[in-house]
Amino acid sequence: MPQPALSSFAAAVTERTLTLQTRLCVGLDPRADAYRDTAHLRLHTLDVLEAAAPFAACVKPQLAFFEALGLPGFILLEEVCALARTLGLPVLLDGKRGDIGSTAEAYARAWLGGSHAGDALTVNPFLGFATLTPFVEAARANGGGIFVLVKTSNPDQADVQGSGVSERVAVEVARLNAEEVGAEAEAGTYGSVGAVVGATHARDLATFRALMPHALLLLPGLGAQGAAATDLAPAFHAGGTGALASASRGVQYADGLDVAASVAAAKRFRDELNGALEL
Ligand SMILES: O=C(O)c1cc(=O)[nH]c(=O)n1[C@@H]1O[C@H](COP(=O)(O)O)[C@@H](O)[C@H]1O
Repeated sequence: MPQPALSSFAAAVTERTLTLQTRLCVGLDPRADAYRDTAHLRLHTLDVLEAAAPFAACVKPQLAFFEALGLPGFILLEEVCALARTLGLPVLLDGKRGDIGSTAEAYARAWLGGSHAGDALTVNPFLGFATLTPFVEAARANGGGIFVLVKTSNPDQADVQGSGVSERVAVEVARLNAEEVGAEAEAGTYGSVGAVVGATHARDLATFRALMPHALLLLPGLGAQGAAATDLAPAFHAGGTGALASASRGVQYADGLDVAASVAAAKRFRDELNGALEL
């Protein structure tokens, strides 16, 4: 099968970014202890998704929160994906999957090509670059995307992501994208392989942007983890494409379970990001 020159996940996100002028990824981390029961959690999660969608370039359900609910969680995840598609929102599943090759193949089938498939998936390169191959192949074959953990938002990341490790992962991400888009591609052309770089590492954003010219960058940590939209401009290309700043708790639980507050928070993050880019 011929490889798409431009990942359709990246193309869909970029098109939505430009059409709606939003660089915000809305995270859904529905915590069971915030609700009376699973029915309440389900309604609120779907309400937040629908209400915040006009301000979002994509939605990022974190699989752990759905898995923790058991079978009803998997059913809700299907509903979230279906509603997102109805709303025109690309779905980025945050699973941070990674394993030896044969198991990575099963993860890739499950989340990038099987019945629960999202449009894109976060993946963990800790087991070695070759173990990313099944994810890359599934993303390319299905017009999806993967986001490789390059430098995570949490302070403890330095234990294993220090000493140039993140930079080595970034170089591999760039290599995979060059293989796909070609060495001559203009900046602003994005391949299937994105990268996770914490929004909390504002001083490193320019470096990672330059190392991975054809990667969409996912920047988690906006809001609850202390990252500010005003610091994120170096992650974007001219015209304001190439990155998605992500907020989960800061949108879903902006003020308890008040959905209007979630909408206001999403709008504020969108506006702050655009303001930082002087758009
Ligand atoms: O891949 C992610 O989304 C992610 C990467 C990272 O480096 N840090 C990080 O917090 N996340 C996820 O982002 C969500 C937390 O976002 P906040 O609630 O906005 O802090 C959780 O689902 C995390 O798993």
